[in-house]
Amino acid sequence: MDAHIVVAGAGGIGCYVGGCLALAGRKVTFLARPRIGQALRENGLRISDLDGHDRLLAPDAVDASADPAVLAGADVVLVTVKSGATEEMGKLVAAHARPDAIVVSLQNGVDNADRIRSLTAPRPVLAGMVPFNVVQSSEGERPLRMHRASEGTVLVGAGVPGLAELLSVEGCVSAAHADIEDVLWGKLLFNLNNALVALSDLPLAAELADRRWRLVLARQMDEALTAMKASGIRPVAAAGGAPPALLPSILRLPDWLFALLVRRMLAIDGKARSSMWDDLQRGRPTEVDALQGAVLRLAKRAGTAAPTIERTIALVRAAERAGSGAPRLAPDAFD
Ligand SMILES: NC(=O)C1=CN([C@@H]2O[C@H](COP(=O)(O)OP(=O)(O)OC[C@H]3O[C@@H](n4cnc5c(N)ncnc54)[C@H](OP(=O)(O)O)[C@@H]3O)[C@@H](O)[C@H]2O)C=CC1
Ligand SMILES: CC(C)(CO)C(=O)C(=O)O
Repeated sequence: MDAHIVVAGAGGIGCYVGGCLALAGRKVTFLARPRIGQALRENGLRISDLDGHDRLLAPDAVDASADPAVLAGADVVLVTVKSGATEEMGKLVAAHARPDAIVVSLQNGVDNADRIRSLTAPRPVLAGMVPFNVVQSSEGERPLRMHRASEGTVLVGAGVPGLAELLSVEGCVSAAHADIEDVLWGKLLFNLNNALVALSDLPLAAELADRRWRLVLARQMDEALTAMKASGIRPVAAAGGAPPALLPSILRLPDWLFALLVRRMLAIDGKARSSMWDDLQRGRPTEVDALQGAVLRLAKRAGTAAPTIERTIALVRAAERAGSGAPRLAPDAFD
């Protein structure tokens, strides 16, 4: 358990996962932008969650740098950049990390691990899946705070003995999964909602409580499930554990019944939104191409229809171009 873990891209997920690992005594280095690295070094990192835990990784316990040369010390590299930065980070890993370093993509989307692998061979590259939402502290808040606002077990591809154990600590439970590709497709179904949270500007729990938004999500999921089925992809249940094929019907339930089911299946606190909401609010490019875009490409190849997915992409692109944050659309923007 003395492996050196480098978090490659310390933002919401990188700081939360890396923070939990460091608090558990793992040797962690954060490869971070100068602004984040400086805040971590000066004030430490606050790690909290929906169960009320709130811990501080003290400044002198943080190892953070903006220099990619820190990748040279890694036994394990956790790639936690947005999908648009995968290529840049893959090249840095290839340039600096040892040839035997194990690389794990903890990103959403279905092809980030493949993209990293193509740049970093011969290093073993595994895909991973983070099921929970991390809410980052507001601008200027010190210490930086990363709050886990929903639940779930991080899953990583099987094949490296001891890796899941290394990554499984208090606040961030991890396990190996033999069919990680199917897990990623299962997670993608949930990530189709990232755009709806971002476009509505609603917290995740409030957005899911509104059947009109759930109907839009159900339409996207129907289109994605049809394309997956036609392509021979069998998505594995992600958050909440409901079989993927049932998700659209569950979403179409009346509000009261849905609320009852969700309370049993999913714990989400009022702060949770989506990583795409973070991007729109910060004027950053979103991951819509890695999420809805992946479904659209699959649908085109399979010859299936995906009009709601296409509409979602157009609305997110328009919001990116407008650059004024989450546009507060109503569900009828999809009519
Ligand atoms: N946030 C969440 O709740 C969840 C996110 N995910 C997934 O996890 C992945 C990461 O998301 P998230 O943590 O939200 O993203 P963030 O944008 O918060 O974090 C990524 C960080 O990496 C930094 N970065 C990019 N390139 C470099 C570089 N070359 N050197 C150092 N730092 C770099 C970014 O800086 P800069 O922005 O300046 O480029 C940013 O600070 C995504 O694929 C997302 O979909 C999965 C589950 C939940
Ligand atoms: C946890 C979830 C599904 C949405 O909150 C997510 O993956 C994200 O925010 O990117």
